[in-house]
Amino acid sequence: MIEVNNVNFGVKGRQLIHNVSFRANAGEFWAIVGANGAGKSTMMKLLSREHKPTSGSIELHGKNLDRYKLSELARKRAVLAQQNSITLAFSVEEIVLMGRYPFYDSQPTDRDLAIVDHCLQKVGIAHFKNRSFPTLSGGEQQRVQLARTLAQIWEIDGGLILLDEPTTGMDLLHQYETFRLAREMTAKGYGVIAVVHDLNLALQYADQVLIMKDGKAFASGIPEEVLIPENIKDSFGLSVKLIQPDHTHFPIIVPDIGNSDLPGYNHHKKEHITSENNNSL
Ligand SMILES: Nc1ncnc2c1ncn2[C@@H]1O[C@H](COP(=O)(O)OP(=O)(O)OP(=O)(O)O)[C@@H](O)[C@H]1O
Repeated sequence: MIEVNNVNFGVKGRQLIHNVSFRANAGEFWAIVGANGAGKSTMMKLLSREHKPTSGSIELHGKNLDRYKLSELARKRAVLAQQNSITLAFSVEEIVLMGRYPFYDSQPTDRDLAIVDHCLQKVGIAHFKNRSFPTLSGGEQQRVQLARTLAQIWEIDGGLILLDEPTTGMDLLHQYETFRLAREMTAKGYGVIAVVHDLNLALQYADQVLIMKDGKAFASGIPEEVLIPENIKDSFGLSVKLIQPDHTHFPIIVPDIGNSDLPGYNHHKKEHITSENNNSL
């Protein structure tokens, strides 16, 4: 579906992405993880063609991204970007309808409107259809943006969905709902690539994980082999443990609270902080 070959990218003499290669296939859910500043969003901007590689290539369905007309690309891949600040008083329906712009000229068809309704239902926000978008909470706005992204790619065979931190601002239930939805899309043959901060969601839902570190592909492969304590320690600087609760199929990644690289997490330290706080009152 999308193939990244030895991609480098830099701005103003600073190289942000170093020689990254990977291939995401139709029906796969890729999670890109890594510490702040590791290059995840920059990688997403390269995948969506917002940025152009300094060297190397990115091919979508065997064709270099450069060679797509923008209108053609808009019908092959949809992007949920990290920053989506809209302050104009568009209604929720109007925002999601923006996802259908590549498909109609002046007026949306009944089909476009039906897809908008369907996608609003998919993210559980159909009841807000006529609300003014800026009046929604942060998590609600994010779900509307997710619906817009889905509406753009709905009914596209082999469509690619690029999600940069899709669960920002969402409560726990909707984080899980979003990942379940991503899996539902991959089951239909879409490719999904998402920047994910929650390593447990990546572990439970992704088919493949790419850990980025300092603009490089630090490790990639199936979650169980990639999201191991050694890799997490090396890429995030945090000691973790994997624990397997009873009756679960998945281990859970938890900070190694007994480890000294987590200041303030042991009981002694907690008591210390609490008493300091009390003193300052
Ligand atoms: N236009 C730019 N000019 C200069 N530096 C940039 C530019 N865009 C990104 N960077 C730098 O590139 C690095 C990677 O940024 P990027 O946004 O890709 O990180 P990220 O992994 O998505 O981080 P986060 O988890 O904090 O969102 C950072 O150090 C950032 O400051």
